[in-house]
Amino acid sequence: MISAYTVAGVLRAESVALQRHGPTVLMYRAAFAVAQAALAGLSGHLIPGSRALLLVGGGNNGGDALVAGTILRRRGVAVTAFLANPKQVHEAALAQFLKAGGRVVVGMENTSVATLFGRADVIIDGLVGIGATPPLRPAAAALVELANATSAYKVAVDIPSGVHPDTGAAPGVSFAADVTVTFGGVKTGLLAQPGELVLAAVGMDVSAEAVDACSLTEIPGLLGDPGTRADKYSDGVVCVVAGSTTYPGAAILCVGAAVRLRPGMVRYAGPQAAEVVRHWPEAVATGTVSGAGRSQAWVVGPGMGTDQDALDRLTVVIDKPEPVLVDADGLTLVSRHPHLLVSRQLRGRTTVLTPHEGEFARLFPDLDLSDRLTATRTAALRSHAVVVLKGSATIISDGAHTFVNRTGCGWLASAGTGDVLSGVIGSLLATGAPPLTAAAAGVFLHGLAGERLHAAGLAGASQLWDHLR
Ligand SMILES: NC(=O)C1=CN([C@@H]2O[C@H](COP(=O)(O)OP(=O)(O)OC[C@H]3O[C@@H](n4cnc5c(N)ncnc54)[C@H](OP(=O)(O)O)[C@@H]3O)[C@@H](O)[C@H]2O)[C@@H](O)CC1
Ligand SMILES: [K+]
Repeated sequence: MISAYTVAGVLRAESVALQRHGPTVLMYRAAFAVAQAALAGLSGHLIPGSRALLLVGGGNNGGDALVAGTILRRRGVAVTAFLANPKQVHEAALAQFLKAGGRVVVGMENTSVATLFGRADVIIDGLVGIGATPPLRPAAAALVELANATSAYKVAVDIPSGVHPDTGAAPGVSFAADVTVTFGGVKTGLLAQPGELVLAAVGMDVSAEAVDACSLTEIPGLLGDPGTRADKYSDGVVCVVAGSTTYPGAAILCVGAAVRLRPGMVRYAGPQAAEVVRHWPEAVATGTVSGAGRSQAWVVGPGMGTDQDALDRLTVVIDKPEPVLVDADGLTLVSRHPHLLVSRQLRGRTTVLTPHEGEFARLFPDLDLSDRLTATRTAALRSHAVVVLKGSATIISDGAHTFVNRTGCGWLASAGTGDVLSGVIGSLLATGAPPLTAAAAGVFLHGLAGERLHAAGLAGASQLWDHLR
């Protein structure tokens, strides 16, 4: 997890830094980091003789691009700046750029525009930064579309133009950055973007402005040290209520994740008790929820089906005073019987919901998923639950604090990985950890396990177990 900041927070820190260092120094530092990223993207090309294209807007973001172009020019790169708004351009940066031998192009009617974009080895997007709100105006949008159609290495200055810096929403076209070089602090809207992210400090102190932070250092504490464990109950017992005749695998995956992550004690309650014990002899399994002993956390839903029997089991679990994680079929049932969640809310009980986008849309049909950060935050506020919106960048929120996870890889979007995630978070919840921490750390670990598995050339949810600890 990384700390992220809203534009308002960055601007507060920026005004302090501007007083101390002055605007030219900040812009030069920002531009230097952009030029470095562009040069890294050009590796494999002969630097002198390679071509860079700058998309330059009328604000400081365009100024950054021009200064970065000046630095590249001095390294021997052929640099052309496309001025999106020639009447409004950072004058000092443009003067330097021209002095260094940079070339300027104005206007789309120019016949060589297609050639210009087609030949560029690297394109630097300085159309708009944190001073603008998407959607992009038509002239800027057209330039972004041209850029996106090329195979050039794409570097975004501060934020990909067209992406909302706070929310990550992109209501129109947005620059498809290979790397975004962002200044001072990572903007919250960047966390959910694809592509690499580089943070350039530029000399401002954003520490007082952090809205979200979680790090790997919190995780060993959650996992506990078996050497100091008093007995099998002492770091909490999780009970998994999952699986059905149709989906026995969900029970095995979910229990397996918990057994492998924190093996103190894992219970199972449901129709797959015999199967679960066959796979995990260390699990304590029973056929009914009422037959399960005391647990410090519950996971309910994966593969349990949506029939009356599943609803009955869910209803019993929902009534438990301990933290409950609801996933998959459990979420579908909750969307059909919303009172179940309300009764937990009213009693102030801890709930974690882990929907993918389809389940989220069923639970919160009026929330707009094109802005996933805001949707997750709002859902958490409304449901008084920790909401984990799964996706390529999973978002975790309790309404007050929001995390975005960046570990993981594409194939984690495969069958069964969600069941593993539920088992991971459930077993962390059983430690008594704050539910937001348990959820954020669980998502982080699950993603990391996916990365390790992928690096080992393997795939498949059941293989994730071996890479969890
Ligand atoms: N934070 C830091 O430490 C540092 C910040 N720095 C940099 O400053 C940047 C912020 O610069 P900024 O405030 O000048 O605004 P910026 O993002 O360039 O946008 C304004 C321009 O966009 C235009 N425009 C507006 N809406 C639009 C739309 N929908 N579609 C199209 N165009 C639109 C608007 O036009 P206007 O509305 O004026 O007609 C104006 O021309 C920041 O992101 C970072 O790169 C670094 O230099 C130093 C360290
Ligand atoms: K930009």
